[in-house]
Amino acid sequence: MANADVAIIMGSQSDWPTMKHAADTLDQLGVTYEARIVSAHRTPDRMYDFARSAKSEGFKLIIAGAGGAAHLPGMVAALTPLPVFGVPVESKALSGEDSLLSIVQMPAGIPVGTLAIGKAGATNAALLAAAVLALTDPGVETALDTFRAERTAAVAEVPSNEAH
Ligand SMILES: Nc1c(C(=O)O)ncn1[C@@H]1O[C@H](COP(=O)(O)O)[C@@H](O)[C@H]1O
Repeated sequence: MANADVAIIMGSQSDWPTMKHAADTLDQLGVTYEARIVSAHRTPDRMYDFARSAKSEGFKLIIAGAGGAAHLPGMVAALTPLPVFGVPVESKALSGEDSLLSIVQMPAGIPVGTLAIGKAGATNAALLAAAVLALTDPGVETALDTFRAERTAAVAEVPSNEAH
C-alpha cells in the first residue's frame, strides 16, 4: 500500500532534474508523493505491474515524465483508471518536441493530460494534481490558495518609467 496520494514516475534517472520540480511543488503544498523510475521500454514488466496496481496501492493521481520516444505516460494511462498527467522532458536531439508529440496526441478514449515541456510542465503537473486533490481535501485547498496568493504577490510590477 502506498502512503502517498501522487505517484511521480519517470522513464530514467536522467529525468529527475526536471521531475524534481513536480516533487518540490508537491512538497510546498504538503501533498504526499512517491517517485519511481518506470520505463515502458526498458522495464515493461515493472511498468505493467505499477500501472495495474497503482489504484489499489492507494495512489489517486499519476504524474509521468519521459523524454524522446515518450511512451510511458500513454502506456500507463492505458492500464490504469487513475488520471495521468504527462510531462514531456526536454530531449537533447529535438529539444523535447519529440517528447511532447509522443505524449499529447493520444487516441480518443485514453487521455493523458499533457503539460508543457520541461520545468514549467513538471511544476504545473503538480499544481494540477493538487487542484484535483483540493476538491476533497481542505488542507490542500488552503495550501493551494496560499501558494497562488504568494505567487501573485511575488510578481513584480512594471516600473512606471517602462510602462507604455
Ligand atoms: N521515453 C522513455 C521511456 C518510456 O517512454 O518508457 N523510458 C525511458 N525513456 C526516456 O529516455 C530518455 C533517455 O534516457 P537515458 O538518459 O537513461 O538514456 C529519458 O528522457 C527517458 O524518459
